[in-house]
Amino acid sequence: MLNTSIFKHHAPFKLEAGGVLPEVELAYQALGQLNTDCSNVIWVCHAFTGSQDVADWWQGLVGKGKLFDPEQYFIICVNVLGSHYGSTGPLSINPETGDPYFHTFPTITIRDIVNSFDLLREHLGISKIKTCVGGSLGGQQAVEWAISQPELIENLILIATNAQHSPWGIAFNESQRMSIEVDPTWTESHPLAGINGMKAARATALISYRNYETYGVTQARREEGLDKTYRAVTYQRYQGEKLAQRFNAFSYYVLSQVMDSQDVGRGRGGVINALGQVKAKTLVMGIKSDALFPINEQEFLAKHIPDATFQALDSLYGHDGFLIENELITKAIKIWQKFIKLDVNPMYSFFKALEDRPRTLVAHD
Ligand SMILES: CC(=O)SCCNC(=O)CCNC(=O)[C@H](O)C(C)(C)COP(=O)(O)OP(=O)(O)OC[C@H]1O[C@@H](n2cnc3c(N)ncnc32)[C@H](O)[C@@H]1OP(=O)(O)O
Ligand SMILES: N[C@@H](CCO)C(=O)O
Repeated sequence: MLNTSIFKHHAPFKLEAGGVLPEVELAYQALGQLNTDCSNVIWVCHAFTGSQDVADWWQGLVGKGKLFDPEQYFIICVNVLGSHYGSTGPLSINPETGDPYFHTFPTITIRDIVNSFDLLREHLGISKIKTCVGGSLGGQQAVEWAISQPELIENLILIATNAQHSPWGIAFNESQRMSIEVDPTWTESHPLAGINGMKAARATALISYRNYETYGVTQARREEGLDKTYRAVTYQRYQGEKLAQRFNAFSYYVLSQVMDSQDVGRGRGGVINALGQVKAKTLVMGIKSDALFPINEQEFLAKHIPDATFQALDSLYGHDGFLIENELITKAIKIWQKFIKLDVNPMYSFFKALEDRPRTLVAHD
């Protein structure tokens, strides 16, 4: 991937669940220039199958003339441990055996990912983060970091995420892991092991990333015959194939367990107590049609993070709206930024107008 740097930590890295990675590598991209007083750092945390290439997957928000403009900010995004895009993960070589980890990759958690970010942060000499932002699994990392290091992050933006992963979310993830496990190749020590199972897992996941209405609009039935090639059929299959072109089943399996591990209250006297430790000025956004991280999870975050602002977003796209509704997200953040500059805590009603905009419908042929 272009513009990617690799940070190498050649020392054992202790994991929350008790394991150890003998060494850690993190693939990251940094855009723009770091200010001398370190006041312009935007740290973006990516989601489940995302990557460090934030200017690609969030091009509506990151880039020249966009909300997060590299001419103004030093924007950094790190491929998470366990992922597929260059950081230490199941396909990496275990230096102790000389072979890829594959199934022996140790259990990692959101906290391990955040701890690994911190190694890189120190290496780069970043003493403070102006804004830490993330959606979904990325938001899980951002809120964890704001709790574990309350003085580090000035502004926190959480989108379509939670403080503790729900039984519903864990059940979705387990169902997807079961799809991988029933692939007969899954037991093999090979980069493509379980890849067909992962295709089925992705298709299932898509249902949770979107919803009934999304499919009704984007995959509306046009067929009158009985040849079984409904648009929703080919869409599900295509999405599985599309992911298989860029990801692996080991990372999928490991990162789904990372998502399940989210519980900011673990060892901190509970979730509410933990959220109360956040010192960053916080904007929490939820998508009303999100079936996977329902909006009540973001309302909960906003309720228990001191002085947080909450914004509900209207989107056709459900959970995936955090990757698609760039215009709406930009607008909400800009309004919030104006208020925090004035040191005013904006009320929900200030944002009401944003919800009334017409929906953008995308029909695929
Ligand atoms: C190296 C890298 O790629 S880094 C990783 C980039 N990805 C990420 O960061 C992960 C987060 N991103 C995502 O999850 C997704 O990209 C999203 C949510 C932002 C957008 O999802 P998409 O799959 O692009 O959108 P959508 O659901 O509308 O599907 C569009 C695709 O399905 C195809 N499609 C739509 N309907 C059908 C159908 N009925 N039958 C078959 N194919 C269909 C379209 O032709 C299109 O194909 P294309 O992606 O090859 O152009
Ligand atoms: N579409 C997102 C969903 C998880 O938030 C991804 O693949 O990362």
